[in-house]
Amino acid sequence: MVLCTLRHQLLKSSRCCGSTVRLLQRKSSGCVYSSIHGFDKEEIRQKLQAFPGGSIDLLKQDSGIAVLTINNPSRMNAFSGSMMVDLEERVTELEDWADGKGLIVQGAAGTFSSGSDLNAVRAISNPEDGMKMCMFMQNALTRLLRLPLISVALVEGKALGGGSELTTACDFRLMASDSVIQFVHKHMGLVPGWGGASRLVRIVGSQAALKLLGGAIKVDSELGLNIGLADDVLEANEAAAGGETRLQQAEKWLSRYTKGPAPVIQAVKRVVLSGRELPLSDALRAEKDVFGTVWGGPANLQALAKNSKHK
Ligand SMILES: CCCC(=O)SCCNC(=O)CCNC(=O)[C@H](O)C(C)(C)COP(=O)(O)OP(=O)(O)OC[C@H]1O[C@@H](n2cnc3c(N)ncnc32)[C@H](O)[C@@H]1OP(=O)(O)O
Repeated sequence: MVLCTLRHQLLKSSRCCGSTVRLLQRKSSGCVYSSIHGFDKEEIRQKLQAFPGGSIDLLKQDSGIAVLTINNPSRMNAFSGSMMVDLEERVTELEDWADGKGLIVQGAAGTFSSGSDLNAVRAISNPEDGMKMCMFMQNALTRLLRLPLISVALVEGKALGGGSELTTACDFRLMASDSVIQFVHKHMGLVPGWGGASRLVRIVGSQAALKLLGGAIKVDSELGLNIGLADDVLEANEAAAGGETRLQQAEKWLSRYTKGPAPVIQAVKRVVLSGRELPLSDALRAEKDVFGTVWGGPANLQALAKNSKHK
């Protein structure tokens, strides 16, 4: 059901103006779960709001790169219930960002996130509420990954549990040389529930995923690079990075891939997204449709005009 919804929405995208494409992208980017799965978004939002604390802050920059910060430093950026609701609202804002090209997800105070707030976990530890929280977070993180923006998780300090799962909901992971990603779920008598296992298998392969989950292995930046979980390592400190903060290093890294008009960069993400998620024939048709949104568009015509001068 979800796959054909995504396919149907992506295939329709070519005959639409930009804003409709974004709307379809929002619909298509979405939800893994809906009412047919017994998922009542408003009901779980209310439940989650009962666990306040921290925030998810969003800074959209003129460069077209946004910075999303997990901000709960007194609890090692653990996700309270209200932060889960915040996250979904920030993703909705990003789905509507016409000038967006890239996204950096980071934690406040030099650490990424220690996962779900254990106080909230204790309070909703019955299986029914737990699965509703999972469906809410899987929807939010799937939409995050499907944003028409090139996304990077900037991992400093520790990314544990749900925090490690959040890193897999970005296209790339940049690890500070002294940081750790650890799927600690086994120690909690759990397995990932925010979609982290499904995405991890696609990033590192099933054998490595089995080791990381079964062994609750601490992935440092060296191991992360070796297994493909990390896409690059950031300098340990500003001195080593010529005075650049880690966020500046991450923005410099990401800007290599976001130079150009927003519609073109968004189309790049869309064609890779359909190649990553759809069966080949559908992916080819989706690619043709996305191609139709940029062929003869302003950036294409401008490039043609520039080239004609060289003759
Ligand atoms: C589907 C998702 C499932 C999940 O994510 S389940 C949660 C998985 N996460 C964890 O088990 C990590 C729990 N936290 C830890 O192991 C440690 O706090 C951690 C992150 C290694 C940091 O250790 P330390 O540097 O020694 O710092 P600390 O333990 O004193 O923590 C400082 C304050 O932060 C709090 N904190 C850290 N992680 C939390 C969490 N997940 N939920 C709620 N509170 C959390 C911790 O209780 C402490 O607070 P306080 O200063 O004692 O009031």
